[in-house]
Amino acid sequence: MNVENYFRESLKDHKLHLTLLDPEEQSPDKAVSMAKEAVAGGTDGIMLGGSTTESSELDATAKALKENVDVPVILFPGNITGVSRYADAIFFMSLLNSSNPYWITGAQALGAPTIKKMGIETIPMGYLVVEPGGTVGWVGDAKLIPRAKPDLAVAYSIAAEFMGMKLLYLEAGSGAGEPVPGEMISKVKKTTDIMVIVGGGIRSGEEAAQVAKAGADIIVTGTVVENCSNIRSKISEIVEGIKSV
Ligand SMILES: CC(C)=CCC/C(C)=C/CC/C(C)=C/CC/C(C)=C/COP(=O)(O)OP(=O)(O)O
Ligand SMILES: O=P(O)(O)OC[C@@H](O)CO
Ligand SMILES: [Mg+2]
Repeated sequence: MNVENYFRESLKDHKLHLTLLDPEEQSPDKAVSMAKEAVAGGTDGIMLGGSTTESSELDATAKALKENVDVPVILFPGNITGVSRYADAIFFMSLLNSSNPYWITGAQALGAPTIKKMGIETIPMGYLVVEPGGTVGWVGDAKLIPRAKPDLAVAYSIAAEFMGMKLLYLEAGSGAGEPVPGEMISKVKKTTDIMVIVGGGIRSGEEAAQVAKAGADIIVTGTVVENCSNIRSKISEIVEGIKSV
């Protein structure tokens, strides 16, 4: 099935959890064993990406995951190097609040011909970086959305919807001290019909539940898996949090 439809169909029943793996952080075999644990814990898909990705590493990891794991593998590109033919889909993302046109339409134009040849599914996504923003905010020249200004996020979200984007990703930055504020998520969700993904700084079932309760449709965790001795139980804690709301 097409990944966007898989999201839509699943959302009729439950909110989704995606596990972010960085292909640079471990071998393809290790990524497969981590992903299998995450699936056993209840994750609904694997996102693959990092702020500095090398294409051959990405290919090897995407291929291994696709052959060995039963949930969709979705690319989360940090640049034009974040593209691989072995994934099920790519978040075709534009960093809407960047001050550098490269991250809004430049990387997209440079990557598009290759992606078209590969024939993988593209999911148009608005990417909004909220304070503190982490590496992504710095690399992406983001004019960070202040945590206390949910209306700015709402304005970008309405614009994303009007531009035809199917998903809006509210990003606090990998490893952020706190997730995106609940008030921001709920205002965005109330004002738009777009599917809302939230990530950055979510480490516990309780935090995941708060983000889900605020209205996030899809909740992403990355760092928590990198630093965890029992991936299955951590992911199942987070998934239970999400499903408890
Ligand atoms: C559509 C195409 C081909 C490219 C889009 C390129 C864009 C818009 C990128 C946005 C800016 C950016 C640098 C995003 C990175 C997103 C990402 C993969 C984050 C994961 O980052 P980590 O590597 O986990 O960060 P740390 O190094 O801080 O852990
Ligand atoms: O690593 P964490 O903090 O879980 O963040 C996930 C994702 O939103 C980063 O792009
Ligand atoms: Mg990382």
